[in-house]
Amino acid sequence: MPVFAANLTMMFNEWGFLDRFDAAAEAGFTAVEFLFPYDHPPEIVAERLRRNGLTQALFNMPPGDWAAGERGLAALPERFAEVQAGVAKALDYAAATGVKRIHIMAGLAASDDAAAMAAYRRSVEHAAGRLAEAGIDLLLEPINGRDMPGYFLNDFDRTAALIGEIGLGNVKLQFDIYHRQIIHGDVAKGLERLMPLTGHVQIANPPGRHEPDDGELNYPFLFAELDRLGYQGFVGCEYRPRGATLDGLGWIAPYRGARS
Ligand SMILES: O=C(O)C(=O)[C@@H](O)CO
Ligand SMILES: [Mg+2]
Repeated sequence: MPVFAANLTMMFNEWGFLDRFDAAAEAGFTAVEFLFPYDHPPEIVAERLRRNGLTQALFNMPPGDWAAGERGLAALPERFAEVQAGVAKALDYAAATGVKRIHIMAGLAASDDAAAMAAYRRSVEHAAGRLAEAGIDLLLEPINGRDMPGYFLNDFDRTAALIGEIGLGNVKLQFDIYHRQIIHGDVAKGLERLMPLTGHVQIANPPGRHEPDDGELNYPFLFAELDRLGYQGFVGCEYRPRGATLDGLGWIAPYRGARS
């Protein structure tokens, strides 16, 4: 049975960020993820987790100036010092929250730019080394170019090849099924083939990026596939509710009772 983590960046937006932890726990979630915790001190985030008995499944490294359109720094050659500082900051939040996986965003750069690739590998190797000392996995996520035009990491096979070339045991694939369907399709076979590299799974149903119960993908089938493939990690619910978050949670009822 999948273990679902509520994505507090997209879900429970009826509440302020810190109150989303309480709302997710009240709705029955035992784990949460979000893009960034950095607007709030680590101990405040940790307290929200603790008082609700929630596990922090995932968050992202600082992405640069998000409001100005930056989408990560890892592939930007001139930003390595900020990557290093971001890794240190993320580790402070990891120590407070107990998170065991952190996503590093690549940034906007041409995917065939050799300098960007060299910078990306340098950033990933640096971050992976620092995270390994804390027993944390570093996640790489291909993102579709319709939602994030110009994003450097936009292909699952190229990401898998890179993870193989880097060859560090704590560098893993963030398999976002929504992005996979938009970029390549062939979701079930992709999951099967890439499962050995996969450290985190996220869901939403295209085309609207809404709840998994309506759209072009058959999620009950894919959840059964995750079980069949022996996936033991979290499934992040990274979707935009069609309406009120709680009104859209009917899809989760058959999966309650395991660990979520
Ligand atoms: O957009 C996604 O998909 C994510 O998982 C984010 O962490 C990156 O924006
Ligand atoms: Mg995602």
